[in-house]
Amino acid sequence: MTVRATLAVTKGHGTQNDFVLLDDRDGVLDLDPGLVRALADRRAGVGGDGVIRVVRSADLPEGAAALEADPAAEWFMDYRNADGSVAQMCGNGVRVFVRFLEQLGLADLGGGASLAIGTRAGVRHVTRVPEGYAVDMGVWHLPGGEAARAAGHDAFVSVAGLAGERPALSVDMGNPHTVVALASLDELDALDLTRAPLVMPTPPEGTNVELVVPLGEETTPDGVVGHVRMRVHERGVGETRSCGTGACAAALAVATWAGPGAPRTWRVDVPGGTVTVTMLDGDRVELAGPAELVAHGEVDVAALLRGL
Ligand SMILES: N[C@@H](CCC[C@H](N)C(=O)O)C(=O)O
Repeated sequence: MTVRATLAVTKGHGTQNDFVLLDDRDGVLDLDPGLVRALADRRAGVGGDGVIRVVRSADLPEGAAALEADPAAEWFMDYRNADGSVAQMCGNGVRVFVRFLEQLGLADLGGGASLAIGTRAGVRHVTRVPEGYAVDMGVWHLPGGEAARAAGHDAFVSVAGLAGERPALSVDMGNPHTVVALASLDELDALDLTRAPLVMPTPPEGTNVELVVPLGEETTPDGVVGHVRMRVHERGVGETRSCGTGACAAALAVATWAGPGAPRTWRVDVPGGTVTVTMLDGDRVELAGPAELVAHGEVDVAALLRGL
């Protein structure tokens, strides 16, 4: 592995969930947790909720499963949280990853093409749509099973700024989520997410916590669309301005609470914008939203690491 004197970086975001992107198409970068933390640091580094490395599936041990599932999954999204931890999946990140691949000339989604991307949660298929990209996020499930579906919850959460413990529903999107319904936008605004919510029972690998206010349904020319507003505390990061897997978990939890007849399409408003979640057949779910690349530059690695 190479320790480089300088590192080319790109800064991107999806609904203000922001990332430092690295082109490691030759698989030579030693991306250790210290380097991730330094790059993601908002004062001494570039700053981001996470770091995303473009690497060939063939160059990562985790890539073997992706290639087995879909030999077309040449590129792997190596996703790290800002604290240096590894995460299985990032819904906003995968859109920004594909935008980066297209800019690098490593992929072209023109003409309605679908691109297979390797992730630690499985292969994800991405297409271009007018607002950016749509991602088939794969099969979701409730870790609490039918009992959780029937009760509407399988955990309790307490959050600073919110009175009492609230029932919560765990949703597996390839990464873990815990969704809590609040009664009003005033409750949502009053939350203090500078500290991690307390989740009981404690999830062994941690969890992302979504606080949601269901805002009803709207009839549009395309059918009935559910509407949710959400804030999120991300595992390995803190409060972020968006979370794509979290938006899917939020819509799926609200639809589960609503029961049969709930809308299949949901507009999820987050502090950084809006994404669209669509329930597909076979317990699959699609996420659509924007992806922006806003800056390119070069990092002096020695100076970066001195700042830690
Ligand atoms: N922001 C992401 C999720 C990133 C990973 C998450 N913090 C975890 O540890 O599971 C998204 O858009 O999905």
